[in-house]
Amino acid sequence: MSAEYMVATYNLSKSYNSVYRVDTLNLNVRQGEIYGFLGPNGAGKSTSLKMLLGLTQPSGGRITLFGKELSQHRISILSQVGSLIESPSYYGHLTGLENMRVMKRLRGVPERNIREALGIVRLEKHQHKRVDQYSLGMKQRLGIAMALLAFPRLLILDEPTNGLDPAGIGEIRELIKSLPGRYGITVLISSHLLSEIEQMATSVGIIHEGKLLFQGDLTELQARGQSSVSFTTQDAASAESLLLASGFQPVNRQGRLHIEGMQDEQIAEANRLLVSAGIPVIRIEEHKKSLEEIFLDLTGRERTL
Ligand SMILES: Nc1ncnc2c1ncn2[C@@H]1O[C@H](COP(=O)(O)OP(=O)(O)OP(=O)(O)O)[C@@H](O)[C@H]1O
Repeated sequence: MSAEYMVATYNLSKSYNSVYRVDTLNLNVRQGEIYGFLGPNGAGKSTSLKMLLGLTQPSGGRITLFGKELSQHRISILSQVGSLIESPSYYGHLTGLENMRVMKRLRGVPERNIREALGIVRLEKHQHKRVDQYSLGMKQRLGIAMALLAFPRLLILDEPTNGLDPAGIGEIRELIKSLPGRYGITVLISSHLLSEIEQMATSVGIIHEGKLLFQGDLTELQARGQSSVSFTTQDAASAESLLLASGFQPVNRQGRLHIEGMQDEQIAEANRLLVSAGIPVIRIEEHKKSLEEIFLDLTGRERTL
């Protein structure tokens, strides 16, 4: 039924003290995607991802991974999932390589996986250094290497670039982008930054106050943003009353009258009305919303997004 999806949730919900922090979520992640799970702080991203990993019990709804019910096939499913949730766990007094060996024994994978995973995150040169001497970015990359160690079918990353500088963010972005093509790994990654997701995701899900507000690709989202048309006239006040009286809904912004979602005929009609009332029209302009504005509209103008 859901075999086409690597991850599918059905009305997935989680409440704490009877407040729903994840509310009837229906996520669909297809094979080979980089799915960006986007939302402001506190939107419910971590809680959702923890449920996918069996770390938190849902209050309602179901989860399938690889088309199988998580509640019934937990062990076999989770052996094919790699994850990095919150900060990576490691032994600071051990080297990067030693940490990888600990993980290798836990995961029961061959030694060569260590070399390969350290190569992907470009940590080979630092593998003999103690992890408590790593920079934040190196620790984060080690966390990703650990998550990759068993070369999972699905990689779940919760805000993996939090706290990194732009160069570190760029590096992680490039390595994540290479995973579906090179290793066939599907990636589900959360972030509160549109700019980050925009540059790597093939699909996005936008969550706000526990609810999924949009799911699809970015071009679809862009198409959703209604453009507005503005009229600049020599008499904004009279133009506004005339347009209002004719059934338009202009918004006066610094003397320019903006009207949303207008068809071509309506633009011509508004123009004709103004001109025939003796109000000279100086300029008619179209304003397309940027992706950023569309996100801000969706999430109630949260500053973090
Ligand atoms: N164990 C818990 N008990 C009570 N409330 C919780 C618990 N875990 C999370 N919450 C609440 O659920 C909401 C969603 O938190 P969550 O960590 O999932 O958000 P998020 O989108 O990952 O945001 P952030 O990026 O800030 O972590 C928040 O209001 C948080 O306070």
